[in-house]
Amino acid sequence: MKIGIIGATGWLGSALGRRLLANKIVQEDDLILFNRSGPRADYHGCRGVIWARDITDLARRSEVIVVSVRPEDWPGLGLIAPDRLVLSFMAGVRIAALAATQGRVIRAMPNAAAEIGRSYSPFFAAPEATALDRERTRRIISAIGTTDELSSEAQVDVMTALPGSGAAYPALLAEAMLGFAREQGLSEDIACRAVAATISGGAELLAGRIGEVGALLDAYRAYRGPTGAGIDRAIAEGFSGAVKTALVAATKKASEMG
Ligand SMILES: NC(=O)C1=CN([C@@H]2O[C@H](COP(=O)(O)OP(=O)(O)OC[C@H]3O[C@@H](n4cnc5c(N)ncnc54)[C@H](OP(=O)(O)O)[C@@H]3O)[C@@H](O)[C@H]2O)C=CC1
Ligand SMILES: O=C(O)[C@@H]1CCC=N1
Repeated sequence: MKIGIIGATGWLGSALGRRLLANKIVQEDDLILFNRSGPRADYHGCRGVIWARDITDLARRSEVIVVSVRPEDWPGLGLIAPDRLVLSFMAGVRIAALAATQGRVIRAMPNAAAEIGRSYSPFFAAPEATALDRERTRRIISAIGTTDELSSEAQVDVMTALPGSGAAYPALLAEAMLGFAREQGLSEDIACRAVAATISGGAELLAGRIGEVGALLDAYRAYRGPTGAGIDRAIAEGFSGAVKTALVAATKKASEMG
């Protein structure tokens, strides 16, 4: 499978390229790369990858074309890729716009956890996508994590808001906790270690148990101690409503972009 990555040196494109090679999902000379700033002599330690001369050269050489540029850079790309699978990572750029490539279009929504192979990257396939296109999409995404096929393009907007946000919402929570820790006079090192334990340690505890968070919160409340007092005060102050409002706004933004 000859895979082209437009945006191969970006946050997601670089993670995908590195993990496709590391997991031997693609041989070096079957990976065709293109970016804005020009070829790299060494791409994640590999020197046998192909750097396309231009986007037409990439399209000609590739069977699957991953589009991993920012949405604002999409209009200027001029990608024409008949008889190819065009696999878009772009937030907000709709299938109707991607149809201009003359390719068979699938939209996937990865996130920055692709760096560590932990991205949940669901996809939605346009009607013309074949069974082989779906199989290839799943194989490519397997390099950066897991996936599901979605039943509507509107769900891609929801997924852009939710898993697409990567570490953003945990970072927002961590920033508030760091502010509290510093106000309590903790040194920066101890404040960071305390918040890391809370955010990262807590996240690891939740792995595989997300469906049980209600029971877990009730278990903390049952102690009638500081944690129960804290989470109930957060809810009383509108924490849950604020999170839902944020995700509604992000979904709306995704739906209005392209
Ligand atoms: N980052 C994330 O967590 C998520 C990103 N996405 C989506 O994925 C896409 C990529 O995001 P991200 O990787 O963060 O973006 P980056 O800005 O990190 O990377 C963008 C890439 O596009 C390349 N590029 C820009 N313009 C052109 C052009 N005209 N021709 C060829 N290459 C070009 C850049 O080249 P160069 O390196 O030379 O500058 C770079 O490699 C976006 O559409 C984004 O919405 C979706 C969900 C999460
Ligand atoms: O713009 C976004 O919301 C997504 C997440 C980070 C990059 N793209």
